[in-house]
Amino acid sequence: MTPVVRFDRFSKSYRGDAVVEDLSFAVESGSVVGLLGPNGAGKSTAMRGLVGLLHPTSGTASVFGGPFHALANPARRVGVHMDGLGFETGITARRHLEIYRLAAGMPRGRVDEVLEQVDLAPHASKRVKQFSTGMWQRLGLATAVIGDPELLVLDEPANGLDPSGIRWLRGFVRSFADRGGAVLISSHQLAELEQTVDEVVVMRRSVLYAGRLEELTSAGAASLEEGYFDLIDATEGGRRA
Ligand SMILES: Nc1ncnc2c1ncn2[C@@H]1O[C@H](COP(=O)(O)OP(=O)(O)OP(=O)(O)O)[C@@H](O)[C@H]1O
Repeated sequence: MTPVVRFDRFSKSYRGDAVVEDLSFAVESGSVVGLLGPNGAGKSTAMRGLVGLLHPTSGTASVFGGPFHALANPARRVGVHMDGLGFETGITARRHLEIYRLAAGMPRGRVDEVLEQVDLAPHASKRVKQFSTGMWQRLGLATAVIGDPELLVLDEPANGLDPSGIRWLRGFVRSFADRGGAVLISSHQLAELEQTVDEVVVMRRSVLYAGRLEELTSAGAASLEEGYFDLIDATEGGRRA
């Protein structure tokens, strides 16, 4: 079966400097894959390449067996939440979601559904620029799911969430996958991620580990954090990732 996401020797260089090199891994339906690595490891670059925001220097990143740009109605297949997507901030959250609902061709009631799903219903009439960081994250997730996609690509969605928001995000991601969706999520919050993911990809320009979480932790590491630092410390640059 074709995986939902496949990176195949994906590489990206800027002016001859490789920031991602030979990245290969897959994400299957019903599975949450955590993309981990220190600052500057290339996580956002890989995710941006996956959703067509940049072109790899070599290799490929595909969704549902082909390039992102070949999807007929991308919002119905892939929900994306990452910095720099350029939301209009002078409009209300409801208006913002209405625009995305129309673009995705979803029925009228979908905006209320997603507002409920991300616990933003009481703030629907607020302007986006008045949102706190956590509310902004929830709106980004609502935008990602408005088209009822099969894949979520989430770049550090836990940033700025309070503890109850983080717990809520865990439930949100898990229930998405339990309904058959696939999730690729990046985060620096290792203890939290350990409770959320099925598989992990640890990268620092290239892949240091890609596989089941329990295989990493059963190979001698007591936790994801310990396994992570064992991998990172063994690479150039050593501790303090
Ligand atoms: N447009 C660009 N031009 C040149 N270098 C870039 C560009 N975009 C990213 N980089 C470099 O690529 C490397 C990887 O950046 P990237 O944002 O993918 O890392 P990351 O793993 O997401 O980091 P973080 O955890 O800090 O978000 C960094 O060294 C960054 O400076």
